[in-house]
Amino acid sequence: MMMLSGSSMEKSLSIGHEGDLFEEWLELRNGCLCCSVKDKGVKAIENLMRKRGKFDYILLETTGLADPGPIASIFWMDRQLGSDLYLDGIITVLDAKYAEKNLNEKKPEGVVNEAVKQVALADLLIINKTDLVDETQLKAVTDLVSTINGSAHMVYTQRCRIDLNKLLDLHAYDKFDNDLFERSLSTRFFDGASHLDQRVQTVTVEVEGSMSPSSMDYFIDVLLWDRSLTNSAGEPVNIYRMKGIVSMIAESQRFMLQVVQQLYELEPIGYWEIDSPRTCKFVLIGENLEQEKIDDLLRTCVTLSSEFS
Ligand SMILES: Nc1nc2c(ncn2[C@@H]2O[C@H](COP(=O)(O)OP(=O)(O)OP(=O)(O)O)[C@@H](O)[C@H]2O)c(=O)[nH]1
Repeated sequence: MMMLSGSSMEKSLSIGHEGDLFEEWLELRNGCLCCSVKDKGVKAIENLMRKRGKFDYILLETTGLADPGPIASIFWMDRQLGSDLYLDGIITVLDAKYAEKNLNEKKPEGVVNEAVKQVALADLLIINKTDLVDETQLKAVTDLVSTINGSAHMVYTQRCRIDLNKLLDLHAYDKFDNDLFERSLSTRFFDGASHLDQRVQTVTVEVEGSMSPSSMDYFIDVLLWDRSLTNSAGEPVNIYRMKGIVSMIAESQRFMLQVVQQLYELEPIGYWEIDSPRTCKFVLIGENLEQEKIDDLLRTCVTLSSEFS
């Protein structure tokens, strides 16, 4: 399953299969998928699968104003729930001509621009309508978007023509793409977006050493639940999305951390190479992130003790 944000959503859930379109009606209290789909969306799709058999892939298109965070939290389910549904990734389509205007639109105090949030949570960003802008405008959009989300893959299209293989099987929630960290690092020093809502951006951190289960709990608690970390102006950090590779003390396996909003998963993904340095590295996307603050937090959670490496 994959979510697309940026265009309109009817009040039915429509699923296409080999040319046929199947529909399941959702009871939306206020017509807004972001707050009323909880469980109903999952059940509606499961009902369809019961009636029609399994689908190879489901593309869920949300309203242009939707916040993808709560929707991703619903469809990113524990294996224990035994659902056949699996969240593959989030795709956001941007209009190259109006993206800059939409992303810079000021919202009332305390409200995050929804376009910024849709970019921040994307695993794949499609910058469409490239025929309507020149190279300079396209670069400006690219720079702006990468400041918010430095880890997403970016593709440029006209009329959204794209090889389906680039859209499907993103595995954004169960893989750590090796390029992801490097990609995010390269956008870290970009400061050309001074007029952008700077509250939302990407920060990357890497510290040599390993974490204990309790320091991992502390790291998660401070960042996701307790929200006690602030920037230097005292504004609280709010994580939208985080991915990381973690070395755990006394574990020969590498662990992958995946976070969306306040949900996280820590899963083993293969073994450390013998003699390779143990590090913990993360890409964080969210509000009020400051490099030094995240670095300091990670350093307090990591132990350099060589007996564990
Ligand atoms: N020039 C140009 N026009 C495009 C492109 N892609 C779509 N359009 C046109 O733009 C118009 C609006 O299309 P979209 O922006 O995709 O609109 P939409 O996603 O249906 O709109 P909402 O779901 O209501 O947000 C249509 O006339 C499309 O044919 C493109 O790459 N270049």
